Amino acid sequence: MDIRLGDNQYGKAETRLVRVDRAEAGHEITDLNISTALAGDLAATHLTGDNSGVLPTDTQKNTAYAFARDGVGEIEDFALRLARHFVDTVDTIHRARVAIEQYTWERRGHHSFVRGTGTRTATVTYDGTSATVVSGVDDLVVMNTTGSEFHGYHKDAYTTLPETNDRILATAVAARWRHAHPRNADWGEAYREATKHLVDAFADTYSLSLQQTLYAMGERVLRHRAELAEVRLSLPNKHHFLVDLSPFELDNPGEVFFAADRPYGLIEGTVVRDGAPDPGLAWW
Ligand SMILES: O=c1[nH]c(=O)c2[nH]c(=O)[nH]c2[nH]1
Repeated sequence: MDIRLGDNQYGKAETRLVRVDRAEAGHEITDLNISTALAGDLAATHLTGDNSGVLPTDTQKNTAYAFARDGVGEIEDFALRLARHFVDTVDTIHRARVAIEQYTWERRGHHSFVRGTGTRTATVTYDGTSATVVSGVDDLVVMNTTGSEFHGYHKDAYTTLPETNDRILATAVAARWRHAHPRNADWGEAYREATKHLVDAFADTYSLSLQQTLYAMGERVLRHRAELAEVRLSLPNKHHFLVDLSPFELDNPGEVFFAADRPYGLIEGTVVRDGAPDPGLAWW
């Protein structure tokens, strides 16, 4: 046969789970979007429709809800708990990846909340022997209204972009940081500190390119957080174009902008600590 089944995985994507902790002093919300992906001895279902080795995706969803009855805790721990359960209790499942997004809520009063900025993320991969943990943040929207230039770039027949010594620099940070030794980590502190360092580095860096800012952000996190091996960043350049107000006989000294939503530059890169442990399945 010259045709065969290649890599495959299956799971329940985007299970939405909200848990309310009803402490007397004040309620707390845990608001999650959970995706599970399992891999293993799954040739039979693909080749003959024999489903005896398939843990239904519906069961995977139910497991998340049932486990949440005892509390969720940090999303990294909840993902580890689910991943270990699937691999350690189902013979045919040899690898599990659990990816969780957590929408942040800030309490205002006893039982009222307002959505926070940034979505916290965790992705755990477990193969029955070891686990990798990658944490992160999405949609952390930041802007510098000055302190950003872009010039000196390569030009050819199609280049029209004017060079600038003063522009708005804005992005929605998507960052992932890999924990070097994912055991007994203080995931919550790592999240708070990593996001703080990302924002501080964005604010503090006098930018000659978003690429330069990207590196400064990743470097700042690694410099302050010895437990992290690697930071991956994906930064959309949220362009702000100065509006030409001259048809209305008005000047525009850097005050009125058109905020374009597309197309956008997408600047992506990895900042790694020398000698960091092998990533294994972390980015699988
Ligand atoms: O910071 C930037 N990097 C680029 O690569 C780029 N390209 C572009 O058109 N504007 C910008 N800005």
